Amino acid sequence: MSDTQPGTEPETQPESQAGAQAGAPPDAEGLSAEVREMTEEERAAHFAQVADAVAPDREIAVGVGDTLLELRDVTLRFGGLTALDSVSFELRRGEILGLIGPNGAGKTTCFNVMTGVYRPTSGQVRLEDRPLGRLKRHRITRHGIARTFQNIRLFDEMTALENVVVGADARHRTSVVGALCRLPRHWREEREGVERAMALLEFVGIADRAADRAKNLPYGYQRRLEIARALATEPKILCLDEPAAGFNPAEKDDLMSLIRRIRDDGYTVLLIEHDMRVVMGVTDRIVVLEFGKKIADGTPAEVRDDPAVVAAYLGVPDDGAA
Ligand SMILES: Nc1ncnc2c1ncn2[C@@H]1O[C@H](COP(=O)(O)OP(=O)(O)OP(=O)(O)O)[C@@H](O)[C@H]1O
Repeated sequence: MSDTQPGTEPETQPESQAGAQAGAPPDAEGLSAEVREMTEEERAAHFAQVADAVAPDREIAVGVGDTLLELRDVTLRFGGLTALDSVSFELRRGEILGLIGPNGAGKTTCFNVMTGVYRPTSGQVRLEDRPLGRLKRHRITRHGIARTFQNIRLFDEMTALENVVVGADARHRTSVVGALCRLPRHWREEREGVERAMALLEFVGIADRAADRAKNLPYGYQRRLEIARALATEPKILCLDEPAAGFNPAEKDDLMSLIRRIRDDGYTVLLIEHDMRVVMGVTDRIVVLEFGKKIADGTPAEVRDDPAVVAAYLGVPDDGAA
């Protein structure tokens, strides 16, 4: 499973949310040439604009708020196998929630239920207190849930910028006829889409490779591009499925600071991740699954010290766990 087990102290502690600067520039690497040449003051103003473009309706550093998404007694069966067994938990506005558990625990299935890939056998998923019910997947994207995948899924032949523009297209309002007739509204949306996509590439730190085909980008850039594309749909909730897979420790640190910046810019994040240093270092709260059941729900410190969680990861019975 992971590089580290629960019970291991994270090497990196989370920055306090109050101290984090919304719209603060990412590391110089990944900035476009134009931005690199700016003075510090110009850069600060530029990144304030970028933050506006990335999350126009954001409420910066508001802290954890009301319930945004709720799983109520969700059960999902695949034939005889119960992948989720009466799972209930909440995702609150403005938090980074970790979803962890040993292999096969039901984490990805949980994501799939939340994003409409699977319908629960019983129970309910509610977004802003409304049942997701029988909404189609694209309607769920419109209702505000976006995700990345364990295995990167990009349009290989498209440039990085095009991949993000395609993500933003899910939000366009012009009709097909409007687009075909090239109505002014269509042009305006297209221009705004490109500008916002560029801002998103800058936000995730890969603007210098905007014109490169996705397939030619280094692995870490592809992972960041997936995040930019998911953000382009202006989601209320960003679900990240093992975003640190294949990263070295320095890349994991960069990813953690990106996840914090995403939250500080007004998004709510659900994170599936096997690397305990990343999970313990970046989340506000953690839900733990084992064999499809929720076995713990609490702060990283509470979860790390929970005997049932230690037992699940170490494979010893509850009463045998220290
Ligand atoms: N489409 C499916 N059909 C049948 N069984 C499935 C399907 N998808 C998942 N499962 C089973 O459901 C259980 C939960 O799988 P899931 O992929 O959600 O676990 P996970 O916690 O994400 O695991 P991992 O960490 O290995 O990705 C597993 O036993 C898996 O084999």
